[in-house]
Amino acid sequence: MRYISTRGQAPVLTFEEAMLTGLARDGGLYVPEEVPTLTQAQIGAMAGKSYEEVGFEVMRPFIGDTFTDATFRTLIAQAYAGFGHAARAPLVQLDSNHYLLELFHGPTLAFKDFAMQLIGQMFQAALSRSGERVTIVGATSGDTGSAAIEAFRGLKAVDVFILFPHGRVSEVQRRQMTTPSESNVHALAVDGDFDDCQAAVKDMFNDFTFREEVRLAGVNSINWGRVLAQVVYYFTAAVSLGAPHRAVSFTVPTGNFGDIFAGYIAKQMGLPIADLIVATNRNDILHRTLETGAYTKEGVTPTISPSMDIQVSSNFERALFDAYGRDGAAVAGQMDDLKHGGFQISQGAYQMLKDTFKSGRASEEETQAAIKAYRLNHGELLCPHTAVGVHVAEAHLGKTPMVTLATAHPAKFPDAVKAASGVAAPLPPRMADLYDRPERVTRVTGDLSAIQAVIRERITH
Ligand SMILES: Cc1ncc(COP(=O)(O)O)c(C=O)c1O
Ligand SMILES: N[C@@H](CCOP(=O)(O)O)C(=O)O
Repeated sequence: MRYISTRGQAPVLTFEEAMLTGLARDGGLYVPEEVPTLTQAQIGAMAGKSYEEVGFEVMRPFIGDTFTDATFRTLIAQAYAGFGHAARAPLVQLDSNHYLLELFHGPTLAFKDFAMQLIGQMFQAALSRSGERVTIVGATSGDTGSAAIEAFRGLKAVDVFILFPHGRVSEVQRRQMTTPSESNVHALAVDGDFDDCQAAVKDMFNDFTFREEVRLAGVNSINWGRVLAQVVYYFTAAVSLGAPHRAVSFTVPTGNFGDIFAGYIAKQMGLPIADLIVATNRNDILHRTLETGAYTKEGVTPTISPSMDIQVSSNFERALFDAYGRDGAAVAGQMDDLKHGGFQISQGAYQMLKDTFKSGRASEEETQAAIKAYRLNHGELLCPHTAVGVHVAEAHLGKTPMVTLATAHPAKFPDAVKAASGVAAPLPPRMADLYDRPERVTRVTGDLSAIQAVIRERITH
């Protein structure tokens, strides 16, 4: 299995190289040269198997000879051993034909743990084999950062620097990033929004001198390994609802387009997915793009679903690459236009995107109403991101079973959840002292060279 860049100019890599490389050297994102498919019989045979076993079968065709089967099975087992639910990603029925896929039973209470725990295992195995060290630099709107820190804290071969927008993540998310005491963990609060953090990370990858000097690695969803690990739960959910004999639809609370892109890959692999629905909050660039064909940046507005406060949606580039018939030059041209505010998608590419994705948006009021209604009807709390998904999904319910991804635990957003429902979800006992732990954080401006200086100074190797 070989990996190619969405901009067509970077070296072709193996899975291991693509995983450790992060952003391609031409600024693009790595994707598999071809998406492997599974037969109906292979998908049907997943029924009744453990999450780990399905994970092995879904991911194995993508990893080439990076790990032996035995090693890969061990890494998968270690990745999910710490999850707080035996099913890892349980399905809960909301209504006659609407289900929630609970993706918040991992160590940091968000779906990011599914990929990050596995990436942590794969990085460790690959780095201990080569004796290399890397510097991970990641951008977060709240959840990627805490999941990355949890996965890499204390590892000798890795320093992990996380850039988060100062004042724009929840207190629980911030504390998850600032309270780990391991010296290889560095939380950087940036004056700016998530898009500024993500742009700084990409600029660091495009600064080849810095990239080589610190041996830069990325664990945002620019890393193909992140997307790959997220493909698995589409299979476990759909199979438990009757796939491959019955099609299933998914609604995905969306920001950086990584999670829904994983659903698109699952569909390409042969999983019968009817609709893939992008659910956005009022930072609705993806919804507007799917409605109009114009990708036009507006400022980021803070919302009660802060992890989705994104306008430059990184993985949309991977979808565009396919929409343009895998023409890297066309994608590179559109990405250049994005630097000047946006781009118009060609008619053919737009048609492909409209045929592949549906979309909807939820206002703040609609998000709050969804949290309140869920509490009244089910006696449980929804996180605001999941509530955006539930609101959008309700407009698309039909005969096909609908699965809405529950992307985070409500305890990560106690203020927003309490304001909407009157009740705050408690943190799990293992995190009960989170508010008492000392914080360690460095405030930085968005200036690239200032951030690079902090990284050079703090690196422990
Ligand atoms: C809780 C939560 N929901 C939804 C999203 C959006 O996911 P994606 O960025 O993969 O579109 C995020 C951030 O990634 C998140 O943290
Ligand atoms: N919502 C994310 C933003 C970063 O997304 P990623 O999937 O590209 O890492 C977050 O919580 O940080």
